[in-house]
Amino acid sequence: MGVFFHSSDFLLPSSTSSPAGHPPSSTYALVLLNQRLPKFTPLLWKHAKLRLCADGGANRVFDELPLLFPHQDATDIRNSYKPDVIRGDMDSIRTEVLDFYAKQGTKIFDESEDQDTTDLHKCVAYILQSMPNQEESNLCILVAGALGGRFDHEMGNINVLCRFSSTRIILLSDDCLIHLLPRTHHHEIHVHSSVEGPHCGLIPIGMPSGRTTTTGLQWDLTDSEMKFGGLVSTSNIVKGEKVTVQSDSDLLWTISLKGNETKAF
Ligand SMILES: Nc1ncnc2c1ncn2[C@@H]1O[C@H](COP(=O)(O)OP(=O)(O)OP(=O)(O)O)[C@@H](O)[C@H]1O
Ligand SMILES: Cc1ncc(C[n+]2csc(CCO)c2C)c(N)n1
Repeated sequence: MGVFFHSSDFLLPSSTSSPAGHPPSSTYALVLLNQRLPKFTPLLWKHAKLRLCADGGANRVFDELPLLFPHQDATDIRNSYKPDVIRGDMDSIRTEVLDFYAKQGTKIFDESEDQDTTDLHKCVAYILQSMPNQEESNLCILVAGALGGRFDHEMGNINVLCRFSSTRIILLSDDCLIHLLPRTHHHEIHVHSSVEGPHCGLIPIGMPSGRTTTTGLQWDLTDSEMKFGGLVSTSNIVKGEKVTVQSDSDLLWTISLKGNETKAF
């Protein structure tokens, strides 16, 4: 069985060449959702080759990106952070925002006739159509603003991981990231302790997982069963730079992101 390598290189200030033993770096596409933008959005933007807003995500880019640069002129920031595509059912984007980006040359796709798939789903489908050689390019889709807020939206976003299980998709908030570990591969996760960890979790999705084995965690699993109503691995801790996971079923991997801890006094 092949090994998938995972590394949150996109959270590091500049893309460094991949260390020995790690895969070549990914080609990133960024999807911005209609949720408070993470503080590191400008970094993700810089790493991405293609930037899309899911419907009301365009309002967030328009309203919130300038706030991340308080000493710069808001219009200058809006002019330099122009999404390539806005796609969705267009019930949340404001008219002034749509007009602003349409004038800037952003491609707008109104998919209001489809009320069965989410705006994130529509954006991921667009990326896969427009980057057909994604396997060679090692495509990785970063989704900003995917967690926190409405629970139905969060579950819809997680369902997109399952619907596009052969595509690397990472859901992000200020506090954590989530991605799928498909059962078709063994997984080696490189942990950048300057930006992520130590809290992490491994969660079966859709069905119980019969056997999971890990290394590199404080509470490692050894051929363990996980299921809702039984054991799921939450509040686990990464011990070092490398975690390995093998399982007979798809799992969600989640790890905390640093820089947003609030201390209780
Ligand atoms: N509170 C949230 N938490 C997580 N993801 C969100 C949240 N709000 C929006 N999203 C994501 O952003 C996308 C675009 O949001 P938008 O508000 O435009 O969606 P929508 O289809 O109008 O939602 P709804 O009609 O259910 O309110 C959604 O498809 C979803 O993926
Ligand atoms: C069983 C079922 N539940 C909910 C919806 C509603 N829905 C799901 S995705 C979507 C688009 C949101 O932009 C909407 C309205 C549906 N169609 N079918």
